[in-house]
Amino acid sequence: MVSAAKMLSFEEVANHNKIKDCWLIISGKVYDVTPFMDEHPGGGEVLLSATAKDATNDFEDIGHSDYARGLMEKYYIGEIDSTTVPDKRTYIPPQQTPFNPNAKASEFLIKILQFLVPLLILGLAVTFRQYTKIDVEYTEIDLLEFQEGNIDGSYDRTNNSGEADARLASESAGTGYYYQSTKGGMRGKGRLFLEGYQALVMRLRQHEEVVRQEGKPYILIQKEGHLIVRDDGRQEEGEGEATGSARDSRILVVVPNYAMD
Ligand code: HEM
Repeated sequence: MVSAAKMLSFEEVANHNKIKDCWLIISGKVYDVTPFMDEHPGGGEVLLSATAKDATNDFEDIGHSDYARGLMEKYYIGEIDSTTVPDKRTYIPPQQTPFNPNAKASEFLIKILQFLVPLLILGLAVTFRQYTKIDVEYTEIDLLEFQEGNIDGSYDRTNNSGEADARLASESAGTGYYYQSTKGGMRGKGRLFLEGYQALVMRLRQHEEVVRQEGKPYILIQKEGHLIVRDDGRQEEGEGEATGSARDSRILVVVPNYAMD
């Protein structure tokens, strides 16, 4: 005859949760596995971690052998009062944010701003660069001075035709700096070598004050990092040059990579 099983409450069983005092609940039965802690092939810590809860699933998940199940009887001490076992925690899905058209709109606005703000900054930077980079001054420098005097033999008059040479800037690499100059209505172009270039820059610096003299006004333009010297067109008056290429032909000197103070 089997004696009536001792009914134990969950709270009471849950209190036995130490290495030296360890009770387990498996399949509605309660086991005092304290003497088995050191012998358990899975280790005592594992058993301890299964206390104060229904350890049925943990036990079954391991796939214990019949031998293990037989061993359990040795440690059986009673039945668990199932009404005292707290419900298993049920999975509560994260709360969905309710559909909100306004939130969508602001999300869209943020995306637009994320796109527009860098563009705006870029635009501002470019505009700022354009405004600060181009610097126009007038000077009374006569470029012919450098052509005939300071440059010595380096002047090489190659073209008297007055042709436009819009490629001046691109050709201005290497040691020479291409330029065009006018004298008495005749146009010539050549190279301004290093000494000539340096002398020119020094003269340009001396002429920070704007001085306009009839017949010798030049415009200094700093553009794309290059210094461009143009006549301001007054000399051209009466020469009948009104085409686009005539405008280019007013470029007298291109000094590449020039840093204006
Ligand atoms: C009275 C209760 C228990 C007894 C008598 C027991 C007995 C055993 C025995 C005899 C083995 C050797 C393998 C086998 O024969 O199946 C074993 C292994 C193991 N047990 Fe238990 N066990 C009990 C409870 C638990 C519980 C509740 C857990 C989990 C929380 C657990 C976890 C393990 C693990 C991890 C192994 C090792 C499996 C391996 O290394 O292959 N045991 N147990």
